[in-house]
Amino acid sequence: MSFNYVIHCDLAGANCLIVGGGKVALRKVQTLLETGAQVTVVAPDFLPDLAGIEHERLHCLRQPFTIEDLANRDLVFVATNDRALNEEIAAACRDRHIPVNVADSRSESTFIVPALLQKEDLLISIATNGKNPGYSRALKAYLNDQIDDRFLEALDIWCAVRDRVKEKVQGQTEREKILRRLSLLDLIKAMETAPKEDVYRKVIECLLL
Ligand SMILES: C[C@@]1(CC(=O)O)c2cc3[nH]c(cc4nc(cc5[nH]c(cc(n2)[C@H]1CCC(=O)O)[C@@](C)(CC(=O)O)[C@@H]5CCC(=O)O)C(CC(=O)O)=C4CCC(=O)O)c(CCC(=O)O)c3CC(=O)O
Ligand SMILES: NC(=O)C1=CN([C@@H]2O[C@H](COP(=O)(O)OP(=O)(O)OC[C@H]3O[C@@H](n4cnc5c(N)ncnc54)[C@H](O)[C@@H]3O)[C@@H](O)[C@H]2O)C=CC1
Repeated sequence: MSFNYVIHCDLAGANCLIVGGGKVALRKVQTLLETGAQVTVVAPDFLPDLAGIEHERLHCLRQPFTIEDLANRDLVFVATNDRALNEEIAAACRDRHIPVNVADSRSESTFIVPALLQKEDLLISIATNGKNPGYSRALKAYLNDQIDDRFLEALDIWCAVRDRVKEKVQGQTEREKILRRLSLLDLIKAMETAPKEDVYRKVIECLLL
């Protein structure tokens, strides 16, 4: 089993279900609410920290899971402390072609959640194929220190250059050839001695745009 195809989804308005109201559910609720998804949690008992969240897109059902809870869901997260129940819900989701994440079983999941390092539009997702989330978290903390503001400024310059190339150069192959000449490390080095605007102008000059 290999979770080796990564996509970055826009979950705004998506209908997500979390089964279970414990520590894992709390973690998933926090990250899902940030995406703009509608989040329903179903469980007989909720952690106080979870029960205490008031949010217009969060809907808590204090009752045991029933199969009707799967109706119209776009994504399901299974996180009860009942192994047999988790397995049963996962199978029901797969039957209905609903993507499902199972907190205590990689093999029953159709997707896993990576650690996400997000800085503005720069998104770096880290996973260990489900083997060690603590390692993913540690690598995220390490990269968080390495990826400083220069990388975001380099992204700004690269986007501005790309817009300019799209405007000035005809033909996809020609545009690609020019953009391939950009070097991330050179941009970052150039920004050590010159302001962003100057670096942009220099790049445009070098690329004869
Ligand atoms: C397979 C996967 C399925 C999934 O949930 O998608 C999974 C499964 C399991 N997690 C376990 C434990 C913990 N998970 C965390 C935290 C995170 N777990 C996340 C993802 C994933 N967890 C997927 C794999 C990702 C990958 O490929 O690396 C993160 C990245 C994303 C997120 O959940 O949002 C998020 C960190 C986010 C961040 O900080 O940015 C902590 C808390 C901590 O570390 O602080 C602990 C307790 C400490 C520990 O055990 O390490 C256990 C053992 C349970 C047991 O012992 O019984 C299992 C089950 C098993 O391993 O079988
Ligand atoms: N603690 C952690 O960080 C991680 C734990 N796990 C595993 O994931 C599972 C959940 O972990 P926690 O959130 O820590 O457990 P927890 O014990 O904090 O919460 C379990 C939740 O499941 C709910 N539940 C029980 N029966 C239910 C039913 N019939 N319908 C709906 N909800 C029901 C309970 O009310 C409770 O809210 C466990 O199997 C655990 O081994 C997996 C990854 C990480």
